[in-house]
Amino acid sequence: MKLKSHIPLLVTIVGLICLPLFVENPYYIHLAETILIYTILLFGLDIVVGYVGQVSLGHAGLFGIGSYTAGILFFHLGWPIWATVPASIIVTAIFGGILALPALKVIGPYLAMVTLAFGTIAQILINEMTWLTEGPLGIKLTRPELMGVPMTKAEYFWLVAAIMIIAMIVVDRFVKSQMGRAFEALRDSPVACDCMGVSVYRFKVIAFVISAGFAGLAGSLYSYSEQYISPNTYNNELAVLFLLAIIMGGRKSRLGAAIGAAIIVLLPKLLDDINLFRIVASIIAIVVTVGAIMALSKKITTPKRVAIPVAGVVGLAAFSFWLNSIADWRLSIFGFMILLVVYYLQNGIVGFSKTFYLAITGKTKTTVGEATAENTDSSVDFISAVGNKNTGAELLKVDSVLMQFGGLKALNNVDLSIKRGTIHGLIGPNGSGKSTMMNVLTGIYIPTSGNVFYADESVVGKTSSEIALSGIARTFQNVQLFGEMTALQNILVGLHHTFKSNMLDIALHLPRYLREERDARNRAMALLKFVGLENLANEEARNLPYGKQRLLEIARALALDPELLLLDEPAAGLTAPDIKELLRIIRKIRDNGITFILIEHHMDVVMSVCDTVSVLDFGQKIAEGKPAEVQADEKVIHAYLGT
Ligand SMILES: Nc1ncnc2c1ncn2[C@@H]1O[C@H](COP(=O)(O)OP(=O)(O)OP(=O)(O)O)[C@@H](O)[C@H]1O
Repeated sequence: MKLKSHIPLLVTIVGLICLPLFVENPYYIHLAETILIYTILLFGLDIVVGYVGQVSLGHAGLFGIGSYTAGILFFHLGWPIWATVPASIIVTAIFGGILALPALKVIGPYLAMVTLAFGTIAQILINEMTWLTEGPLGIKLTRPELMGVPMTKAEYFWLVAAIMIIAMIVVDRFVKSQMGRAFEALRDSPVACDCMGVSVYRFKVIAFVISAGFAGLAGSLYSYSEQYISPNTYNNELAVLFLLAIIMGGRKSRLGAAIGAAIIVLLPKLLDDINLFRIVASIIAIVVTVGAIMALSKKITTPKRVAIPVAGVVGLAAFSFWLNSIADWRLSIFGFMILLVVYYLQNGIVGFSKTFYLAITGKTKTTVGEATAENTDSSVDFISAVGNKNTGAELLKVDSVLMQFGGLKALNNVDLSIKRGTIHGLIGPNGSGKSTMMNVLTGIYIPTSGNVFYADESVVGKTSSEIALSGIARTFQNVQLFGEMTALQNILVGLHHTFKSNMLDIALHLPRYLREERDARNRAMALLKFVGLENLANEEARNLPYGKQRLLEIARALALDPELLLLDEPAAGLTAPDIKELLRIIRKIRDNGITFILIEHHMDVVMSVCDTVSVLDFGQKIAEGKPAEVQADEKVIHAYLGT
């Protein structure tokens, strides 16, 4: 099993070693080398685009900064490659940190524009700072030396190949570690990510810095590969091509990055030679047509869905034989091919091929290395029992909290006192301010006035992730799971705080990281078992039924080791048996000493588990007491029934 999973890597290594031995034409070796260099850059770009879900058009600029750092250090100071490459990585990573700043403020098209502006500024500066960069004249480099002699083309290719393989292993380890999970979590739900103690701010910056580090590495290798660098290489067109490469190859995939790199390097060359283009267009037409026939025979698609792509590629192949010269059509064909891929293969070539393979073979998706119900260590304590110490003492105090949105007082001088080890219900009609209270308690809103003390310390002004780490976990009224991640990975994000390992531990798979990962997985599986989801561990959260998603959110919140658990309408949308199971789970958690604040519209749930109930109406607390007392209160009846 282990050997099988390493076969693609071994084949890649052997292929790369053999290439210069069998291909003598230096032009082809150079093309392959460029693909490897772009692949390294795309590994990094994929972290930002695929994992963190941000658009970056600034990576051509970062690539240029990497190239020019190496070029300048070589040209002005005569530094050797073993010094210029690390320097390029560091300098570019610093610029990556600068590029991350707008990403903390804006998203989507705005971020695309800001990053594009970054790339343009980088290119202009390189062009204008002639005293340092030689301006439009560019900088000439020689290939690095090996034992005093400049490397041959093949030797430099092997060096680039070795670095690409190391980069691939390192990136793969990063994205499969707690760090990669944090990246994905902030893409799927930034608010839940912060409330799991994983700071969105911090991890966005880390993602951009790492990504830029890879761009710097690629840029420095590129400068030696080309032996000449000039500012016009690092233009906006290249930035768009890099982004397209990720989209076409497939997000969140090392193979996707390599395929994307190959496409953007080879496609323009392919469109230079009409005969080569005819052959490739014919092969693509045959592959797509055969694939469509197979899919139709297995009834996994409809003739309507495959008609346009099949007609498109067959038409393109026929068109290539009609053409005498390709020169005038290059850009149109390039655009048409990109359009087909981006429109019909939204998960990229790798994503599409995986889905197609699974559909044709009828296999289900398996995730290598994921834990299963069978290999769980059932002795693991999934809840760090707080114990029943100090039961009845005050754990949380809400002191005259006012939360104003413009003229609306969503909370109007509300006081609450939550006792340790109890379940405190918070009820009230729609719009009475319950969720606003949850958001104030978890740092999503800063109250207009008043204070909140948790374990005698004010939480006002603390970030959501700081509050989460101090022991307050929550679920959300509108479930906020990390949809593209599996149930197990969702819990592992909650267990992020248990990891102390750093990037070096992760990259080298040092014992500290391996131990932490193993322990976290065991604990995550035990938590899943506790809420009855152990058999759905490897299912993507977005595919779970609604009731199970709510249970998964509770398990994820428990992973934080909270002392106080805030549940926002946990029974909403659950069936009667699910509600029964939920009540059992809540009582069991309470028995471990965890305190609850429970917002709920299901009165039978509130009545059966709550020790105390506070009632809000139009942002004001109108009643408080034991469930039966509150139920009989005139003001409460009036608030609910309006009579
Ligand atoms: N970010 C915001 N900006 C403006 N108004 C808001 C904001 N958040 C909440 N409100 C308003 O504050 C009031 C209280 O809303 P809140 O969501 O806290 O009520 P709720 O008791 O949780 O209601 P429900 O039971 O329907 O969830 C509502 O009038 C709501 O429109």
